[in-house]
Amino acid sequence: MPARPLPVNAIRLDVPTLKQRHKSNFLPRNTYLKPDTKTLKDFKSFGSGSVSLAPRYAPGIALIELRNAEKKNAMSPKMMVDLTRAVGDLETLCKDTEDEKEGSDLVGVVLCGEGGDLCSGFDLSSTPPTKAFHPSFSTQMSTLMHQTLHRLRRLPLITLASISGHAIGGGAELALSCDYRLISPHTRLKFVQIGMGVTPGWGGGVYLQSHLRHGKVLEILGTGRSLGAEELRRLELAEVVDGEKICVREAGVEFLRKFTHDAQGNLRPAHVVREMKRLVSAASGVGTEEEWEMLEKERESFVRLWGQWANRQAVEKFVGTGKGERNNL
Ligand SMILES: CC[C@H](C(=O)O)C(=O)SCCNC(=O)CCNC(=O)[C@H](O)C(C)(C)COP(=O)(O)OP(=O)(O)OC[C@H]1O[C@@H](n2cnc3c(N)ncnc32)[C@H](O)[C@@H]1OP(=O)(O)O
Repeated sequence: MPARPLPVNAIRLDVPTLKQRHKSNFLPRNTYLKPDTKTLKDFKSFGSGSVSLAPRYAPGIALIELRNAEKKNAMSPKMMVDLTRAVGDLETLCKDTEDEKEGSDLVGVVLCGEGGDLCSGFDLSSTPPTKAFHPSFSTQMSTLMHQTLHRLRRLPLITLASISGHAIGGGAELALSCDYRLISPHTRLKFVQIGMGVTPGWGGGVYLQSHLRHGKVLEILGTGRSLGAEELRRLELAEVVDGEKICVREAGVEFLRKFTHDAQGNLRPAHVVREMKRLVSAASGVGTEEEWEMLEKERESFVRLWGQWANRQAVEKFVGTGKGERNNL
């Protein structure tokens, strides 16, 4: 007996939409990006795993690592809170000082996952169905991930997802939120959302559109098919590092070295590189308010579908199914 459809607008978070924000001149800029404290408190108690930040992993480069390897770095609500904190710490570290010599030397950040897989999406076994399918949960999760990834894209840092294995569902959305993707010949990206009975909820629908033409985006999201290394390279969605299994951390640092050091091997002035990132992002619409408005539309679709019959059936099938049946990548 299919589950009773849930009321779609049962609970709405009071995250002011852009229109509301523009109407009120009293809200400071980017209030819409401030995470809801109730969500942060709530989400901390769901799931395992962690997200670590090494702010100076290499000269001028920070490292964000997803750690839930036994679940292919699936992202629990707890890990979403960790990621939000890590992005907040990087925002603080990037604040430019009056004296440019005093400012941070940060230029780039590598996003990777323990063991090489970046992320296999939302951790489907992290949250009890009564919570995961509660009408407020999809709004909370999508709003928090939209805010966090939008803030990641607004950082004046060059961001790179370094992947040696899978980036599936929300994991593919994480990968597309970065400026660059560095992959191995074995990497697979797969927007499985259609097979989960939903549309993207972490930004992937918007980010993919910023790289590819309409028809290709529709085909990739509409079929949920796997994208291998050769096609990702051909679509200019990723750079491929040859080699059986890349060390995602070191390969990421090596890739970003052209931004941290000049051809003679001297450190570039970090505040100039950060300004360059700000300029290019503003010109290409990355992290802009227009992009946020598109994320709001993505969230409306996602919330409408999450917890409905097709989604519940897909999640219950995944959680209850033996390994072999589901890995049809
Ligand atoms: C906005 C949310 C977004 C959406 O709605 O679409 C989502 O992200 S929903 C989640 C979408 N993700 C998936 O459907 C990916 C599911 N996982 C796989 O397809 C495979 O695990 C794969 C390809 C990532 C790796 O396959 P492989 O054969 O190498 O490993 P296993 O399948 O045996 O997985 C090992 C172990 O990890 C557990 N696992 C993997 N992914 C998840 C996940 N997303 N949530 C929870 N657990 C996950 C898997 O169950 C295995 O655990 P075990 O206890 O050993 O059975």
